Amino acid sequence: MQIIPYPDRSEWPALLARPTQSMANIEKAVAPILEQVQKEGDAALRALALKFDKIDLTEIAMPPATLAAAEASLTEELKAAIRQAYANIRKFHETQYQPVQKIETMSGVTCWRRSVGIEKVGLYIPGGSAPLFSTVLMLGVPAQLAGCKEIVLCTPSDHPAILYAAQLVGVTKIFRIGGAQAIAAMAYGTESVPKVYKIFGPGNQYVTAAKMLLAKEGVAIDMPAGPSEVAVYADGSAVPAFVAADLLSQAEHGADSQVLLVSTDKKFLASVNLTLSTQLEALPRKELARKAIENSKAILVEDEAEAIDLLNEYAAEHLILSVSNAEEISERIINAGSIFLGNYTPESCGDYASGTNHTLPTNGHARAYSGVSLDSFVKKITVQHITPEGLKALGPTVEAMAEAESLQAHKRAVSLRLSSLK
Ligand SMILES: NC(=O)c1ccc[n+]([C@@H]2O[C@H](COP(=O)([O-])OP(=O)(O)OC[C@H]3O[C@@H](n4cnc5c(N)ncnc54)[C@H](O)[C@@H]3O)[C@@H](O)[C@H]2O)c1
Ligand SMILES: N[C@H](CO)Cc1c[nH]c[nH+]1
Ligand SMILES: [Zn+2]
Repeated sequence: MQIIPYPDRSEWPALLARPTQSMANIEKAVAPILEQVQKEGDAALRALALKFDKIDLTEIAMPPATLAAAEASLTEELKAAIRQAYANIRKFHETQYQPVQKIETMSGVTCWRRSVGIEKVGLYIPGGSAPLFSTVLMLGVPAQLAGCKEIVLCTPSDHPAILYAAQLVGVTKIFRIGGAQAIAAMAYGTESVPKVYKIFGPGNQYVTAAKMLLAKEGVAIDMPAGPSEVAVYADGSAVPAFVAADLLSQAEHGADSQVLLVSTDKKFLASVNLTLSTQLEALPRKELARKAIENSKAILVEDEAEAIDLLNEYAAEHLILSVSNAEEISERIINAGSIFLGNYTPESCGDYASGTNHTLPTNGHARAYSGVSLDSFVKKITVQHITPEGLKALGPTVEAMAEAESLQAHKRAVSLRLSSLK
């Protein structure tokens, strides 16, 4: 990894830029795909599956026989692991339920908020270069907890673990389609794929661009969750081999992933680089990881304050704090998708099974977006009830404000009732 010693703050934006293609270029590739699916429906899905995934999609829905055979084809060990991850993710997301709280803002004026599951949701499960069945749990568990009635899943993979996890979380329909065309199918609906109200899930640049373009058309999406990334802030208490392994764990996702190492210790950066080269050679996905590492940087900073500023500017999807005062530093982080503290909290645990959600904002979007949670799958409907006494107390306030906004009908809706109470 290239070591950048003490960059000036003016150099940070260029240094911290992600290696993704420019949005304009990806949009040029993706917009015609969206249009094709909107116009031609299933026929477009078949043509695009052949073009991009080299699969002949006679059946767009996952065949029932493939679904039925999934469980039996997995080892007991893997099924137990998936069930453990499911239990932990469910336990963590259950704590996100918000009980109804009725608030009397004035005597006789009561307001509250009800969470209601979004009826029809679409989950995208990446499967281009690896079958990410863990993502089924990350999206399916909160959808299940929210009480979503129709849960549609699209994935280019027919890996049995995806199908097993889908059944565990109560997915109602599964389609073997990937990429931007899958996102378009769930947004517009086709003869086979139902239109949903909100689309969730991570994916490559094409998937993410499709979600962003559709969001411009008013389609609800979770967030931009593109190529994976991790930043590690490490001091002398960190173990170079652990840090290198964490960096490679996200680099192996794809050539367009990016990892960042930040430290005040020059020797430490060199040690990580050394062990990283050895570990890289042993990886089956070393060519993808190598490309991601070529786009990655090890940055030497003056002090802790500068490290924190730089990390907040980067707004990493994942941030590992391998420093002796990790929890204290974490309190000063304002931009990150998910934070991992200390030497024994590998980011992989959050990817699979600790309980937190791995669908997180990338490409700096952690400045404004949160990762997926139970909240993402519900709408909050406010409810209010005002008694006659409450209206007597609140009415004059509303009358005065409506008068000042020149909205007489608003005022009259109150005045008429107040007169009836005299
Ligand atoms: N941010 C997160 O929360 C998060 C979580 C998990 C995974 N990820 C990321 O998801 C991504 C998964 O990517 P993937 O490619 O393995 O799978 P994917 O399922 O996202 O994309 C595969 C699809 O891309 C389409 N495609 C491929 N080449 C294309 C082209 N030239 N033009 C148009 N479409 C094309 C194909 O139809 C294919 O089905 C990785 O980048 C990974 O880092 C992110
Ligand atoms: N690191 C990915 C999120 O960026 C999630 C994942 C799934 N499987 C392995 N990792
Ligand atoms: Zn990962």
